[in-house]
Amino acid sequence: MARAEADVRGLPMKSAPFVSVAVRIRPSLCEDPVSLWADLESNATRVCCHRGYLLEEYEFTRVFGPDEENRKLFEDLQGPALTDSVFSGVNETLFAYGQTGSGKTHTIFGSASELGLLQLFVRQVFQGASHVEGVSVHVCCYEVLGDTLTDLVDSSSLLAEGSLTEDDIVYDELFIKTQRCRYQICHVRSAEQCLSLLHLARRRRTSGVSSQNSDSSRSHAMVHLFVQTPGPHESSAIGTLTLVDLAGTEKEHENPSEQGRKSARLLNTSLCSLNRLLRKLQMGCLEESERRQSVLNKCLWEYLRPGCGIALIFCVSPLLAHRSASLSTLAMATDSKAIHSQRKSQFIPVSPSHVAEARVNFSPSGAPHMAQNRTPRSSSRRPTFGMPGMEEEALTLGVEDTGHLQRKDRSERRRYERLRQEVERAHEELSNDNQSLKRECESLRTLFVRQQKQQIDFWTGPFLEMLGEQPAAQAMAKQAATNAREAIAAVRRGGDESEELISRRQNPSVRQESLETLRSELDYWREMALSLQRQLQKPGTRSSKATPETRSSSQRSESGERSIGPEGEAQPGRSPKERRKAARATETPQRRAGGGTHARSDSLRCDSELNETFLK
Ligand SMILES: Nc1ncnc2c1ncn2[C@@H]1O[C@H](COP(=O)(O)OP(=O)(O)OP(=O)(O)O)[C@@H](O)[C@H]1O
Repeated sequence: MARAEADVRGLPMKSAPFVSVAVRIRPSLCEDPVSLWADLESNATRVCCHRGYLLEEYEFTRVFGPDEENRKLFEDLQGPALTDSVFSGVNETLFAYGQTGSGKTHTIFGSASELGLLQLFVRQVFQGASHVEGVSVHVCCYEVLGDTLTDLVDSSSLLAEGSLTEDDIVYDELFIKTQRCRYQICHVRSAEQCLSLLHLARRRRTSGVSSQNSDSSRSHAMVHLFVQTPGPHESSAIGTLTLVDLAGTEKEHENPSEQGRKSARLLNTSLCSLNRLLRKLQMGCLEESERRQSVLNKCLWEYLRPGCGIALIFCVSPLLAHRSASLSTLAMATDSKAIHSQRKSQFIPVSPSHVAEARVNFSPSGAPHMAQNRTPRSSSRRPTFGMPGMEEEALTLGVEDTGHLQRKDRSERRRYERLRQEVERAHEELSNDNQSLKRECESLRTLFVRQQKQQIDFWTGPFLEMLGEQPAAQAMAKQAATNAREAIAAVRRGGDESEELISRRQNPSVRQESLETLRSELDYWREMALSLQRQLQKPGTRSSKATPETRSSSQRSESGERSIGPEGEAQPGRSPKERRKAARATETPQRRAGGGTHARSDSLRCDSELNETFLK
């Protein structure tokens, strides 16, 4: 712990010779042929793989063979050094990654006969805490499946037996879509207490059957151990040790049950987004946007972002039958060697009285010093300490920063985050609005064109022949058909203009203008559709091409019945003059201003006049 004590003096550990990528080969557990083995002569850094006639070799910082136990992993992955790093305020994250049945859960949680890395780390943390005064440890454990986060900690039995009090539990929450997911963070005072909570949590984890594992984990499980260590200059170092047991990759169709296939789909989707995040980390271009890609990313972001230490354990099966899955895991492991952790210590300012109080109250044996709820969150006055889903970059401020600057920085970040969320929401609303307006305009435009085509057919078809020797009427009919054609052309031009307008909408200054135009165009087309519908129902459409509806309407009109309007209301027969007046009253502002839709309105007016002439 000498190192931890040195580090809490405020010197950030920039880098340490930790293992960043290790490969673990599971025991074969059957007589089936194998295609993969660890080349233990090569200083345990190489994996050999048969690929047909080829023998391939992969090199990693450390390769663990089937006979090596979890304790060996803990030692060779420098578990004690990683724990020291957490005490100095660094976020250290350890992943188990691999196909289903490859031994991830065995590595992290252990088995009945063997302790897992989790137990070994917890013991190491509490051993470290017993050497440094004023350390407090909090733990939480939850699982992620698709868009759901479930708290796995069940503190009821510990509360009932009195080893945990209500004050020892704080809640953190994460908003996922519209859902609020809450999980407990418990202040634990001994390794036994912590492990008992985690043991119960493991039992509550969702499990099922996969193609390779009869007791397969059907969720991603995460355990965070928050370690707060009093530091110099009225500060506290806050480091988090995160252990992640990812669900195994599996081909969806290979899962034997319907439920299993469904969960495999969800798990593969979240693993894909995590893979993308890891790829960005490998390329050194991790962007904030990756955080929003899945709930898994959201939960892990705080523990993977620059400044955190990342160690990946890739678990593979040696069997020939699993060769292709193992090779793809090895490929991912090879690429992950490019991830370089630039570890950064995190400090939070605390008042001197606070530190003194924490020191006086500290009692590794579990004395009730939590009456004032001194959790990392409350003591630091940071309501979202180290929790996923919240902006926590401010945590990385150096100890030399003044309290004033830190406060200003935090409030600026909060303001920025609020603004960003508002802009995102407004943008989403606008695009939804625009999409639906666009769709509605498009369908009305199509309807108008169809109706104009019907008009053309009507004026140029047998009706023209019916007119016989009436040159004036024939000329009017031809004019009506020409107007309808022009109207169609104008509509098509109008459509192109709208498209152009929509693309220009990216510019905020024209966004409002284009919305207004779209809305007035929508009103206009709605009106057009109604007016055309009315016209088609008028008695003037007594042609051979009239639809059954229009025929029955005209027949009713001839027999002196009242016509039915488009809205289904009964409309007493109006004189042509009255109808023209009504049409003028409903003119859109665009039409009144004589805009690009003039040809369409002229065409309609001409058609209705023509109808009336013939009716007379
Ligand atoms: N190194 C090992 N030593 C002994 N047994 C192991 C080892 N690795 C895996 N096993 C055994 O193999 C079986 C499957 O392992 P485990 O459940 O850990 O796989 P997994 O990768 O977590 O699978 P899934 O992704 O389906 O949850 C278990 O019975 C486990 O005990």
